Amino acid sequence: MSETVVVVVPDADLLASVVAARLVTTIIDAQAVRGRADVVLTGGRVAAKVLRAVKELPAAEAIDWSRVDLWWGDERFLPSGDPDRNETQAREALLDALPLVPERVHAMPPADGADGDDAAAAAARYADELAAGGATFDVLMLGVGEDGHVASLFPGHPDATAEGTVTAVHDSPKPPPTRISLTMPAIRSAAQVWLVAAGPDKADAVGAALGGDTALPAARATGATRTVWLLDAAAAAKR
Ligand SMILES: O=C(O)[C@H](O)[C@@H](O)[C@H](O)[C@H](O)COP(=O)(O)O
Repeated sequence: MSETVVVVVPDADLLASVVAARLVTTIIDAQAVRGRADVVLTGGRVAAKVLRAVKELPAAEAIDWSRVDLWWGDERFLPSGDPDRNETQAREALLDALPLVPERVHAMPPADGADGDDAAAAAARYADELAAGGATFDVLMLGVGEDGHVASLFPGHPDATAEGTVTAVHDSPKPPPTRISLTMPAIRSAAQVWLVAAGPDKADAVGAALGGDTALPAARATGATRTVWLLDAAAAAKR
């Protein structure tokens, strides 16, 4: 039976610290239970803030980073190293400072990779990598868009209902227009899904999703065992 928990903290800085602390202990717990941890990262401003907060936490030194697999919930389909790629931002915020095993950092393909600018082929390649990696996601983090999107699954968009595990997204309402995203079934396969949102611009979407408006991908993004909404007071104002 899956449970939903809503955690509200006063402001965005505290939110980042709280999510970072939960992430560190969740990774340590997963390694104790399974010998490894599979973590799904997200993009956006809150995500980068969380990763920077992990860097500041002494408890993060208790993690065996060589037994952590990192995956992404979505990616902006841009050339390798582009500053707007979620991968680039995560590397700058935290990953470059960690003793990770490069093969266990599963970035989604860039637009200048083996499939060139063919986003569908790149999505299929990531689906293969996911299947080969034998991952069961311990925790999957998501930012929440003002329109209620999560990852690159946008409300009312045809790609938001894709099946399988990974999909190419075209004509995204949030730039850039071409993206790669985990599908909703893949998101829902995670043991824990954490939806992280800060600021007044998120209040309507958070309120509607928590109210059960399943037209919003954020309302359907639940974890197999636990769904945790991690909000600052401004984002929680209309729930
Ligand atoms: O690639 C992206 O842009 C995302 O992964 C997207 O789903 C993001 O997480 C939300 O739009 C929230 O972003 P903010 O935290 O910047 O508002």
